[in-house]
Amino acid sequence: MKFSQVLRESAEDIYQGIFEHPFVVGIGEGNLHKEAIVHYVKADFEYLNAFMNIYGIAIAKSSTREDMNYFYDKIGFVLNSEIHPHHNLCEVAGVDYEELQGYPLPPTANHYVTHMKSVAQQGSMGELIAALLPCPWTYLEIGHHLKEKYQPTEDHPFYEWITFYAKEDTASVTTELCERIDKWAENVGEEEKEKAKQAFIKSCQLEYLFWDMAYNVEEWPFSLEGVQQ
Ligand SMILES: Cc1ncc(CN)c(N)n1
Repeated sequence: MKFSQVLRESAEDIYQGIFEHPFVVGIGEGNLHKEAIVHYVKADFEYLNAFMNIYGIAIAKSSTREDMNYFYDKIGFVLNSEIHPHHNLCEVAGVDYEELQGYPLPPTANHYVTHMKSVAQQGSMGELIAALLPCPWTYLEIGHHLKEKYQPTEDHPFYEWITFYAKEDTASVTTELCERIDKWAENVGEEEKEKAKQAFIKSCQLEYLFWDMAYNVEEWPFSLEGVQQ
């Protein structure tokens, strides 16, 4: 079995939990409350900034131009394409995208970003990819799941969001990262693979918690004034 399949199987319960999360169900049913959408976009804008930083760490760790170009290209995807689902959410919530940018990460999102950054800085390339993978992979499957279950048409409020994540070129981010981690896994021992698996599972858990954070409008309990994130 390919290593990426081992990873996916190890997180089956978390994927199912994500499909059933009220935020994800709310996207499918088209009835999310505005506060949750706004909280999600505020956190996700900063989360995706951090995600691009981590692609930058991957570039710093790369030894071939092919690898450098690969991660560079993925930064372009986040910058130029992943703004579309955010625009869809902002339209439904009736707020300007620019108004939701520059906020501190809520606790769970902060935890997720800290996890990915520390794995990226301290771990192998395989661990780095494993920590990043749940981001594109869970959304790809959410897109397919919602498309199949709700069969949204263009008048569905989250039609753009669902179809964006179910699309071929969005899928390629996951497929290519899987190919890369499978290649990496061919040349490393069990201990290295176990570390990558732990990084993957933790990111899956934090994907679930990110939805929860947005749905419950999670905030820091006290003011963050003067605190560097
Ligand atoms: C938290 C999170 N995870 C995944 C994705 C999809 N790239 C996202 N936009 N935000």
